[in-house]
Amino acid sequence: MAPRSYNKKQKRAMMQNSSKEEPVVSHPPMPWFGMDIGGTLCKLVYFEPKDVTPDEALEEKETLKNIRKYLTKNSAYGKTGHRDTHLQMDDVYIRGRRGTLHFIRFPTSEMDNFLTLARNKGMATLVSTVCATGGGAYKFEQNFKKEVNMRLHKYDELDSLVKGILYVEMNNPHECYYWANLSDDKLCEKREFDFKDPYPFLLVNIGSGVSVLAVYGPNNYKRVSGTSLGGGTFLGLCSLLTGCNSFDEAIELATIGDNTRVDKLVKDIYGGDYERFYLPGDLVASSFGQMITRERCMRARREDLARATLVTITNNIGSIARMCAQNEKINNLVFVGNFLRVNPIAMKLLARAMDYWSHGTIQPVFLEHEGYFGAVGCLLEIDDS
Ligand SMILES: Nc1ncnc2c1ncn2[C@@H]1O[C@H](COP(=O)(O)OP(=O)(O)O)[C@@H](O)[C@H]1O
Ligand SMILES: CC(C)(COP(=O)(O)O)[C@@H](O)C(=O)NCCC(=O)O
Repeated sequence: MAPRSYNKKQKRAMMQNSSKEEPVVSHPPMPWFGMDIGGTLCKLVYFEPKDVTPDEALEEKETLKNIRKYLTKNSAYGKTGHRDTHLQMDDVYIRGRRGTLHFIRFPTSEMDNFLTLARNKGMATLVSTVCATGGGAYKFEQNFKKEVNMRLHKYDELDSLVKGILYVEMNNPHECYYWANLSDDKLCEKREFDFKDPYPFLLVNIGSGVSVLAVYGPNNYKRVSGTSLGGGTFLGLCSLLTGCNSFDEAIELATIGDNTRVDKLVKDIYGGDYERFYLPGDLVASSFGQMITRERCMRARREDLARATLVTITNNIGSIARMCAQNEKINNLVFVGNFLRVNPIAMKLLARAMDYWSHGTIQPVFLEHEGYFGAVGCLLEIDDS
C-alpha cells in the first residue's frame, strides 16, 4: 500500500473528529507507542510526530531523536523484528498531534531480546509508561518494570481491537476490501469495500486462537464465541507435519500444495454430489480423511499436508463464524488477525464458504492492517498519567 494521501475534505473531517472527541490540553511526553503482546506476535505501533515545532525540536533529547531515527529509517530490527512499511499511515491525528503511524512486529518469544534492545537504546531514561494490551501485557508486566523501568498501562485486548478498527477504518479510505469474482480463480480479486454503515457486524479475530465478537456500536459489543483452533494451530500442526520453520514458509508450501491428496471429498465417498443435501462433490467431507492408509500417506507431499492443514483450520473457523452470524442475525462479517497475513488462500476460502452457505446473504470483509488493530486501539488511550 502506498503512503496515504487525503483530500482536503477528508483531512478536515479527521481534524474535526480528533478535536471533537478529545479537546487537547496537553501532550503526553514522546515517544508514543501502543503494544499488543499476543500469544504469538508482539505488535508495536509507533506514532512519529510530524508537526514538531522548532522549540520542541530544540528541547528534544538526543536519545529520543535516536530512537525515532532507528525506528523510522530501518525496516528490520535484530534478527526477528520487522516494520510493515506497506502499512504505514501518514497524516493521521492522535490527541491533536499530526504524524505517521509505523507498524512493527516481532515474535512474542523474543521479548527478552526486545527488552534488552530497548534498554540499550536508552528507553529506560525516556518513557515511564507504555500503553499495552494482549495477554502479554499481564504476563510480561514485571519484566518491563525490571528491565526498562517501564510501567504498562494495560487495556483490554478486545476493547482495543474494536477501537483500533474504527480508528484505522476512519483514517484510511482503502482499509476494507472484499474478494470479487469468487467463482473464477483467475478473475478473483480484491475490491474496496465501503464500510460506511457497518453496524451490527460480526468480528472474527484470528490470532493464535480465535475470538468472535458481535459489534453493535463503537462502545457496544459482546464476545459471542471463540475457538482454540486458530492461527497457532495452523502453524503448530504445519510445523509438525512438514518441518517448516516459519509462517511464511508454511504459506508458501500451502500455495503449491493440493489438499485433495490428503482430505476425503464428498465425491470420494459418493462418487459425485450428495444432491439431497446440496453437498457438492468437491466439498471436503473429511479433513485428512485420506490419511488412513499407508499408501496414501506415502503419496502425500509436504506441500499437500500444509494445504490440507490450512484448509482444515480455515473451514472450521468459517463454519463457526457462519453459525455465529446466523445466531446473532448479523450479515456483515469482518475477518482480522495475523493468520490472514500473506494468506489469500484462507481469505478466499472464507469468502467462498460464506457465500455458498449463506446463499450470498453474508458479506465477508477483510482489513489491510490485519493484526495491528489492538496495538492502535491501545495507543489511542495514551494520556498524561
Ligand atoms: N511472522 C509470523 N510469525 C508467526 N506467526 C505468524 C506470522 N505471520 C502471521 N502469523 C500467523 O498469525 C498468528 C498470530 O496472529 P496475531 O493476530 O498476531 O495473534 P496473537 O495476538 O495471538 O499473537 C499466528 O498464529 C500465525 O498463524
Ligand atoms: C485467549 C485469546 C483471547 C487470546 O488472544 P490471541 O493472543 O490468540 O489473539 C484467544 O486465543 C481466544 O479467544 N482463544 C479461544 C478460546 C476459546 O474460546 O475457546
